[in-house]
Amino acid sequence: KQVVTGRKPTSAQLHLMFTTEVNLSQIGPYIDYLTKKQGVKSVFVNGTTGESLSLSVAERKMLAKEWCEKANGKMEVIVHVGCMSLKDSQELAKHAVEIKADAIAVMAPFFLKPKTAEALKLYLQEVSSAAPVLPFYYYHIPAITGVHVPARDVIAGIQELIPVFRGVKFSGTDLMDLGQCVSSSPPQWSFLYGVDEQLLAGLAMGADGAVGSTYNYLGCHVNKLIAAFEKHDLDQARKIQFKLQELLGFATNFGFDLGVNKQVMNDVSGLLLGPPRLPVMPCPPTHAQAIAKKYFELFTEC
Ligand SMILES: CC(=O)N[C@@H]([C@@H](O)[C@H](O)[C@H](O)CO)[C@@H](O)CC(=O)C(=O)O
Repeated sequence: KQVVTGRKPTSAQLHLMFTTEVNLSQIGPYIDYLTKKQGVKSVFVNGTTGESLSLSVAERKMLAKEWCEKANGKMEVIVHVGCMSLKDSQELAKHAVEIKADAIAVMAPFFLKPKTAEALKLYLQEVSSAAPVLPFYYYHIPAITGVHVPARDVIAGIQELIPVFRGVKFSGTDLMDLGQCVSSSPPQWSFLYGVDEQLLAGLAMGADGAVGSTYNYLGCHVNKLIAAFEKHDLDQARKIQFKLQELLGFATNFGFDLGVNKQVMNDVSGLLLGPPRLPVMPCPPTHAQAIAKKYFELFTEC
Protein backbone atom coordinates (compact mmCIF):
# COMPACT_ATOMS: atom_id res chain seq x y z
CA LYS A 1 0.00 0.00 0.00
CA GLN A 2 1.36 3.41 -0.90
CA VAL A 3 1.36 5.96 1.89
CA VAL A 4 0.81 9.50 0.65
CA THR A 5 2.33 11.79 3.22
CA GLY A 6 1.22 15.09 1.70
CA ARG A 7 4.13 17.51 1.63
CA LYS A 8 7.41 15.81 0.80
CA PRO A 9 7.56 14.35 -2.71
CA THR A 10 8.92 10.81 -2.85
CA SER A 11 12.20 10.26 -4.69
CA ALA A 12 10.20 8.74 -7.59
CA GLN A 13 8.06 11.89 -7.81
CA LEU A 14 11.16 14.07 -7.69
CA HIS A 15 12.72 12.02 -10.48
CA LEU A 16 9.61 12.60 -12.60
CA MET A 17 9.66 16.35 -11.91
CA PHE A 18 13.27 16.79 -12.95
CA THR A 19 13.66 14.24 -15.76
CA THR A 20 11.98 16.17 -18.54
CA GLU A 21 11.60 14.80 -22.05
CA VAL A 22 10.69 16.75 -25.15
CA ASN A 23 6.99 16.46 -25.92
CA LEU A 24 6.36 16.74 -29.65
CA SER A 25 2.61 16.35 -29.31
CA GLN A 26 2.21 19.94 -28.07
CA ILE A 27 3.88 21.60 -31.07
CA GLY A 28 0.80 21.51 -33.35
CA PRO A 29 -1.47 23.11 -30.71
CA TYR A 30 1.33 25.53 -29.80
CA ILE A 31 1.54 26.69 -33.45
CA ASP A 32 -2.24 27.14 -33.54
CA TYR A 33 -2.10 29.18 -30.33
CA LEU A 34 0.72 31.40 -31.61
CA THR A 35 -0.82 32.03 -35.02
CA LYS A 36 -4.51 32.29 -34.08
CA LYS A 37 -4.41 33.83 -30.59
CA GLN A 38 -1.18 35.79 -30.71
CA GLY A 39 -0.92 36.73 -34.39
CA VAL A 40 2.69 35.54 -34.48
CA LYS A 41 3.98 35.04 -38.01
CA SER A 42 7.45 33.54 -37.47
CA VAL A 43 9.02 31.31 -34.88
CA PHE A 44 12.59 31.03 -33.66
CA VAL A 45 13.07 27.36 -32.77
CA ASN A 46 15.72 25.87 -30.44
CA GLY A 47 16.92 29.24 -29.20
CA THR A 48 17.44 30.34 -25.62
CA THR A 49 13.83 29.98 -24.45
CA GLY A 50 13.78 26.61 -26.20
CA GLU A 51 16.77 25.55 -24.01
CA SER A 52 18.66 24.39 -27.10
CA LEU A 53 22.01 24.11 -25.37
CA SER A 54 20.46 21.74 -22.80
CA LEU A 55 19.21 19.42 -25.55
CA SER A 56 21.02 16.68 -27.44
CA VAL A 57 21.59 17.07 -31.19
CA ALA A 58 19.04 14.28 -31.78
CA GLU A 59 16.42 16.09 -29.69
CA ARG A 60 17.07 19.36 -31.51
CA LYS A 61 16.57 17.60 -34.85
CA MET A 62 13.28 16.04 -33.71
CA LEU A 63 11.98 19.40 -32.51
CA ALA A 64 13.07 21.34 -35.59
CA LYS A 65 11.52 18.72 -37.89
CA GLU A 66 8.22 18.74 -36.02
CA TRP A 67 8.06 22.57 -36.08
CA CYS A 68 8.77 22.67 -39.83
CA GLU A 69 6.24 19.94 -40.60
CA LYS A 70 3.47 21.37 -38.46
CA ALA A 71 4.15 25.03 -39.40
CA ASN A 72 3.85 24.10 -43.07
CA GLY A 73 3.00 27.53 -44.49
CA LYS A 74 1.33 28.81 -41.29
CA MET A 75 4.54 30.35 -39.96
CA GLU A 76 8.07 31.02 -41.07
CA VAL A 77 10.53 28.83 -39.12
CA ILE A 78 14.03 30.01 -38.24
CA VAL A 79 16.06 27.22 -36.61
CA HIS A 80 18.90 28.08 -34.27
CA VAL A 81 21.71 25.57 -34.95
CA GLY A 82 24.51 26.97 -32.79
CA CYS A 83 26.36 24.44 -30.58
CA MET A 84 29.65 24.32 -28.70
CA SER A 85 31.05 22.05 -31.42
CA LEU A 86 31.39 23.23 -35.02
CA LYS A 87 30.63 19.67 -36.20
CA ASP A 88 27.34 19.56 -34.31
CA SER A 89 26.36 22.99 -35.67
CA GLN A 90 27.13 21.84 -39.22
CA GLU A 91 25.10 18.67 -38.70
CA LEU A 92 22.11 20.73 -37.53
CA ALA A 93 22.55 23.22 -40.39
CA LYS A 94 22.49 20.36 -42.93
CA HIS A 95 19.43 18.94 -41.22
CA ALA A 96 17.71 22.35 -41.41
CA VAL A 97 18.03 22.19 -45.20
CA GLU A 98 16.54 18.67 -45.28
CA ILE A 99 13.51 19.69 -43.21
CA LYS A 100 12.99 22.83 -45.32
CA ALA A 101 13.51 25.40 -42.58
CA ASP A 102 13.17 28.98 -43.81
CA ALA A 103 16.45 30.15 -42.28
CA ILE A 104 19.08 29.29 -39.68
CA ALA A 105 20.69 31.30 -36.91
CA VAL A 106 23.91 30.70 -34.99
CA MET A 107 25.15 32.10 -31.69
CA ALA A 108 28.83 32.22 -30.74
CA PRO A 109 30.14 29.09 -29.03
CA PHE A 110 30.84 30.00 -25.42
CA PHE A 111 32.90 27.29 -23.74
CA LEU A 112 35.97 27.94 -25.85
CA LYS A 113 35.03 31.44 -26.96
CA PRO A 114 36.10 33.22 -30.15
CA LYS A 115 38.45 36.00 -29.02
CA THR A 116 38.04 38.19 -32.08
CA ALA A 117 35.43 39.12 -34.66
CA GLU A 118 37.60 37.38 -37.27
CA ALA A 119 37.53 34.06 -35.39
CA LEU A 120 33.78 34.29 -34.88
CA LYS A 121 33.19 35.13 -38.54
CA LEU A 122 35.25 32.13 -39.65
CA TYR A 123 33.20 29.91 -37.35
CA LEU A 124 29.91 31.29 -38.71
CA GLN A 125 31.16 30.85 -42.27
CA GLU A 126 31.99 27.19 -41.62
CA VAL A 127 28.49 26.57 -40.25
CA SER A 128 26.83 28.34 -43.18
CA SER A 129 28.93 26.33 -45.65
CA ALA A 130 27.04 23.21 -44.50
CA ALA A 131 23.75 24.87 -45.55
CA PRO A 132 24.78 27.27 -48.32
CA VAL A 133 21.22 27.74 -49.59
CA LEU A 134 19.66 28.82 -46.30
CA PRO A 135 19.35 32.47 -45.24
CA PHE A 136 21.66 32.96 -42.27
CA TYR A 137 21.32 35.10 -39.13
CA TYR A 138 23.97 35.77 -36.52
CA TYR A 139 22.44 35.38 -33.04
CA HIS A 140 24.04 38.04 -30.82
CA ILE A 141 23.31 37.34 -27.14
CA PRO A 142 26.36 38.50 -25.18
CA ALA A 143 24.76 38.27 -21.71
CA ILE A 144 24.44 34.50 -22.19
CA THR A 145 27.49 33.69 -24.34
CA GLY A 146 29.90 36.08 -22.63
CA VAL A 147 31.18 36.84 -26.15
CA HIS A 148 31.25 40.63 -26.16
CA VAL A 149 32.56 41.16 -29.68
CA PRO A 150 30.39 44.03 -31.01
CA ALA A 151 27.87 42.80 -33.57
CA ARG A 152 28.95 45.63 -35.93
CA ASP A 153 32.41 44.02 -36.10
CA VAL A 154 30.92 40.60 -36.73
CA ILE A 155 28.84 41.76 -39.68
CA ALA A 156 31.51 43.96 -41.26
CA GLY A 157 32.38 42.34 -44.60
CA ILE A 158 30.45 39.17 -43.69
CA GLN A 159 28.61 38.98 -47.02
CA GLU A 160 31.88 38.05 -48.69
CA LEU A 161 32.19 35.08 -46.35
CA ILE A 162 28.49 34.21 -46.13
CA PRO A 163 26.63 35.20 -49.33
CA VAL A 164 23.29 34.14 -47.78
CA PHE A 165 23.74 36.42 -44.74
CA ARG A 166 20.40 38.06 -43.89
CA GLY A 167 20.80 39.82 -40.56
CA VAL A 168 21.15 39.61 -36.80
CA LYS A 169 18.94 38.41 -34.00
CA PHE A 170 20.18 41.12 -31.68
CA SER A 171 19.61 40.20 -28.02
CA GLY A 172 22.06 42.76 -26.64
CA THR A 173 21.35 45.96 -24.74
CA ASP A 174 24.02 48.07 -26.49
CA LEU A 175 21.82 50.27 -28.67
CA MET A 176 24.77 52.10 -30.19
CA ASP A 177 26.02 48.76 -31.50
CA LEU A 178 22.54 48.02 -32.91
CA GLY A 179 22.39 51.46 -34.54
CA GLN A 180 25.82 51.00 -36.09
CA CYS A 181 24.78 47.59 -37.43
CA VAL A 182 21.65 49.08 -39.00
CA SER A 183 23.41 52.10 -40.48
CA SER A 184 26.17 50.00 -42.05
CA SER A 185 23.96 47.27 -43.54
CA PRO A 186 22.18 46.81 -46.85
CA PRO A 187 18.40 47.41 -46.60
CA GLN A 188 17.51 43.77 -47.29
CA TRP A 189 19.08 42.59 -44.01
CA SER A 190 16.84 42.29 -40.94
CA PHE A 191 17.62 43.13 -37.33
CA LEU A 192 15.36 41.24 -34.96
CA TYR A 193 15.50 42.76 -31.51
CA GLY A 194 15.53 40.42 -28.50
CA VAL A 195 15.33 42.50 -25.32
CA ASP A 196 11.58 42.58 -24.78
CA GLU A 197 11.61 45.27 -22.04
CA GLN A 198 13.17 47.84 -24.40
CA LEU A 199 11.84 46.83 -27.80
CA LEU A 200 10.61 50.35 -28.51
CA ALA A 201 14.15 51.69 -28.20
CA GLY A 202 15.33 48.90 -30.52
CA LEU A 203 12.69 49.89 -33.09
CA ALA A 204 13.75 53.52 -32.85
CA MET A 205 17.29 52.42 -33.60
CA GLY A 206 16.12 50.60 -36.74
CA ALA A 207 15.20 47.05 -35.70
CA ASP A 208 12.82 45.43 -38.19
CA GLY A 209 11.15 42.93 -35.89
CA ALA A 210 11.32 41.22 -32.53
CA VAL A 211 12.12 37.78 -31.13
CA GLY A 212 11.59 37.27 -27.42
CA SER A 213 10.58 34.86 -24.70
CA THR A 214 7.55 36.88 -23.55
CA TYR A 215 6.06 37.06 -27.06
CA ASN A 216 4.80 33.53 -26.49
CA TYR A 217 2.00 35.20 -24.51
CA LEU A 218 2.40 38.86 -25.51
CA GLY A 219 2.72 38.42 -29.28
CA CYS A 220 -0.46 40.24 -30.24
CA HIS A 221 0.24 43.15 -27.87
CA VAL A 222 3.75 43.49 -29.21
CA ASN A 223 2.37 43.47 -32.76
CA LYS A 224 0.23 46.42 -31.64
CA LEU A 225 3.29 48.13 -30.19
CA ILE A 226 5.12 47.74 -33.52
CA ALA A 227 2.07 48.94 -35.48
CA ALA A 228 1.75 52.02 -33.21
CA PHE A 229 5.46 52.76 -33.69
CA GLU A 230 5.09 52.47 -37.46
CA LYS A 231 2.16 54.92 -37.36
CA HIS A 232 4.32 57.31 -35.27
CA ASP A 233 1.89 56.89 -32.37
CA LEU A 234 4.56 56.95 -29.68
CA ASP A 235 2.07 57.44 -26.85
CA GLN A 236 0.34 54.17 -27.69
CA ALA A 237 3.62 52.33 -28.31
CA ARG A 238 4.96 53.52 -24.94
CA LYS A 239 1.75 52.51 -23.16
CA ILE A 240 2.22 48.91 -24.30
CA GLN A 241 5.97 48.94 -23.65
CA PHE A 242 5.44 50.28 -20.12
CA LYS A 243 2.88 47.56 -19.37
CA LEU A 244 5.33 44.93 -20.59
CA GLN A 245 7.97 46.49 -18.33
CA GLU A 246 5.55 46.43 -15.40
CA LEU A 247 4.89 42.73 -15.97
CA LEU A 248 8.60 41.91 -16.26
CA GLY A 249 9.42 44.09 -13.24
CA PHE A 250 6.81 42.17 -11.24
CA ALA A 251 8.10 38.80 -12.54
CA THR A 252 11.67 39.76 -11.63
CA ASN A 253 10.62 39.69 -7.96
CA PHE A 254 10.12 35.95 -8.48
CA GLY A 255 13.51 35.51 -10.15
CA PHE A 256 12.20 35.64 -13.76
CA ASP A 257 14.08 33.03 -15.77
CA LEU A 258 13.37 30.30 -18.34
CA GLY A 259 11.58 28.16 -15.77
CA VAL A 260 9.31 31.01 -14.66
CA ASN A 261 8.66 32.05 -18.26
CA LYS A 262 7.78 28.50 -19.25
CA GLN A 263 5.26 28.17 -16.42
CA VAL A 264 3.68 31.54 -17.30
CA MET A 265 3.41 30.30 -20.90
CA ASN A 266 1.55 27.23 -19.61
CA ASP A 267 -0.74 29.23 -17.35
CA VAL A 268 -1.64 31.92 -19.89
CA SER A 269 -2.02 29.69 -22.96
CA GLY A 270 -3.53 26.63 -21.29
CA LEU A 271 -1.04 24.49 -23.24
CA LEU A 272 0.93 21.74 -21.49
CA LEU A 273 4.43 22.79 -22.42
CA GLY A 274 5.97 21.18 -19.35
CA PRO A 275 8.74 22.27 -17.01
CA PRO A 276 12.29 23.23 -18.01
CA ARG A 277 15.22 20.82 -17.96
CA LEU A 278 17.90 20.83 -15.26
CA PRO A 279 19.86 22.85 -14.35
CA VAL A 280 16.97 25.29 -14.82
CA MET A 281 14.57 24.70 -11.94
CA PRO A 282 10.79 24.45 -12.36
CA CYS A 283 8.88 27.49 -11.19
CA PRO A 284 6.78 27.04 -8.03
CA PRO A 285 3.11 27.15 -9.21
CA THR A 286 2.22 29.95 -6.76
CA HIS A 287 4.84 32.25 -8.33
CA ALA A 288 3.65 31.60 -11.87
CA GLN A 289 0.02 32.05 -10.83
CA ALA A 290 0.84 35.47 -9.30
CA ILE A 291 2.56 36.52 -12.54
CA ALA A 292 -0.30 35.20 -14.68
CA LYS A 293 -2.76 37.16 -12.48
CA LYS A 294 -0.72 40.31 -13.05
CA TYR A 295 -0.68 39.54 -16.79
CA PHE A 296 -4.48 39.36 -16.90
CA GLU A 297 -4.75 42.61 -14.90
CA LEU A 298 -2.51 44.44 -17.36
CA PHE A 299 -3.50 42.89 -20.68
CA THR A 300 -6.94 42.14 -22.05
CA GLU A 301 -7.36 39.59 -24.82
CA CYS A 302 -6.41 40.99 -28.24
C1 LIG B 1 18.50 36.28 -22.26
C2 LIG B 1 17.14 35.96 -22.78
O1 LIG B 1 16.58 34.94 -22.44
N1 LIG B 1 16.63 36.81 -23.64
C3 LIG B 1 15.31 36.63 -24.22
C4 LIG B 1 14.44 37.82 -23.91
O2 LIG B 1 13.18 37.60 -24.49
C5 LIG B 1 14.28 38.00 -22.41
O3 LIG B 1 13.76 36.83 -21.82
C6 LIG B 1 13.36 39.16 -22.10
O4 LIG B 1 13.83 40.32 -22.71
C7 LIG B 1 13.24 39.36 -20.58
O5 LIG B 1 14.44 39.85 -20.06
C8 LIG B 1 15.41 36.44 -25.74
O6 LIG B 1 16.29 37.37 -26.30
C9 LIG B 1 15.85 35.03 -26.05
C10 LIG B 1 15.24 34.51 -27.26
O7 LIG B 1 14.65 35.21 -28.02
C11 LIG B 1 15.37 33.08 -27.57
O8 LIG B 1 14.62 32.30 -27.03
O9 LIG B 1 16.25 32.72 -28.35
